[in-house]
Amino acid sequence: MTLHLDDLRVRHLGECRHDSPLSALLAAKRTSPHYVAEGDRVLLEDTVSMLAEHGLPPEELPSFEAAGPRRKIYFDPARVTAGIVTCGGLCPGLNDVIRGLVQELTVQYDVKRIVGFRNGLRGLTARHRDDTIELTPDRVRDIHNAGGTILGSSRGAQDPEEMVDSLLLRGINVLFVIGGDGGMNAATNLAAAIRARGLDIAVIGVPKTIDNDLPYTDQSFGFQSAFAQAANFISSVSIEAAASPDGIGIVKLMGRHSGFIACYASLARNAADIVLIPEVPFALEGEDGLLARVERHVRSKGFVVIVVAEGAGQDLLAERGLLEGGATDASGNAKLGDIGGLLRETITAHLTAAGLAPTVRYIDPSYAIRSVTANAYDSVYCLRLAHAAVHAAMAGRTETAVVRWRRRFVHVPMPLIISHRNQVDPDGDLWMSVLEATGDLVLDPAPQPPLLVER
Ligand SMILES: Nc1ncnc2c1ncn2[C@@H]1O[C@H](COP(=O)(O)OP(=O)(O)OP(=O)(O)O)[C@@H](O)[C@H]1O
Ligand SMILES: O=P(O)(O)OC[C@H]1O[C@](O)(CO)[C@@H](O)[C@@H]1O
Ligand SMILES: [Mg+2]
Repeated sequence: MTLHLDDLRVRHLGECRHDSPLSALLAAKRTSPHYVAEGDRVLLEDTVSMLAEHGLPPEELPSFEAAGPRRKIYFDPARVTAGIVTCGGLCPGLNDVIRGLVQELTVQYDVKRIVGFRNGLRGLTARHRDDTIELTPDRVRDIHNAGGTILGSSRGAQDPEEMVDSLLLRGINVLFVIGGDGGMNAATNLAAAIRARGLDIAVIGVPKTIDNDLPYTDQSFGFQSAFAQAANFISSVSIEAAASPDGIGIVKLMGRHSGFIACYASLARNAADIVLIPEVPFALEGEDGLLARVERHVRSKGFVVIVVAEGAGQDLLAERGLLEGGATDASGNAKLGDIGGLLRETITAHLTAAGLAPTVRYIDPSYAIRSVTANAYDSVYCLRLAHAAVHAAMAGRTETAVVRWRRRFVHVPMPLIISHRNQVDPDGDLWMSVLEATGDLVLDPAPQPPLLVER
């Protein structure tokens, strides 16, 4: 999809007439290699060839509005009530973001009232809208020391009109929605309903998901903590598999449609021989099929380590009638079949038939990778995203997500954040690194197409 400058403009509620409490700090600020001034923009693309292709002057190139404090703001902080909601699956750093929002709103902007809606967007429905938490600096002081979210989270559909009514009833002027693709979809619908009613309420998204499946952001917060935890399980199965005759180590990791966790966790330990992700289909049978590759590993080095993303090989499960076609969770996300179980069974059967005596060590850490606290990097990231989100809201931006893009914090229109799914590109450099690390791809010396072989 080719994007133009106009596709990247964010919505403003109106003119910024109030002095920002941070205006003195900003008085002398100019764009530098380490700072983007508020009037400047951040380029969407970053290679010479991609920029040249547009054939446009720099100011017309597709670019994002820089995030950060403004000298003038839209809302009078003394009259603001803020709302915060966390939705979808858990993700390391949710509490860090909540804490950062509350601290920035109260300390910098002196906002007096912050309402936490409980248990996801369900908390904005008529039935649950009174079940809220008053968020104060004292209440959030230590919450980053625990995983999860003090607000709770949920899946499941809500009526945008009902949610708008809740915002009006609770007097909310700015709402922060911390969520994944589903949460950003819901926030977009909510913002549209607010706009249709002509209301003066800002909706700012803080994208999160351990799957890292949202586009236009370098990486979503919590992803790094999640894959770091996942890497520990790869170490465990590697040690177990290596210590067993004909050892088979398998780790199944979260990642519904995007294999980023599997790729990064595998690279972090550099111990996997085979990485399977949803974006790269594979066959079980045949000379280059998974079973033959596994057998070659076991025969050559005595064991094999396989990292599989939960969304990989779903076609293989469907072929075998092991997938409930069309089944979804309450939010409409596809329910997956158990690829880990299929691998365990078929690999055991294949190796046994081939005269080996496999010892299978299978770990499905499941929620154990996403219920952890944020690591130090993610904590910093979450805090800075929270600051950016507060600045965006106070400056009257709406239907806007705050993200880090090419190391700069920027504003992305919400429709873009939900325009497509971020996935591992089989032709990109991440997958190339995985293949280099596993040795799962070597070029045949004869001028043949690339051949999949084992390490
Ligand atoms: N297409 C959609 N339109 C409107 N609302 C949606 C849509 N998809 C999901 N939602 C709502 O957004 C909330 C969160 O969605 P979901 O459960 O898919 O998690 P998520 O935000 O994608 O997070 P994660 O992917 O990290 O689990 C749910 O309450 C869900 O009903
Ligand atoms: O929380 P649930 O509904 O079990 O969903 C688990 C899913 O949530 C995620 O953690 C994030 O979308 C996925 O990786 C995983 O498939
Ligand atoms: Mg999602």
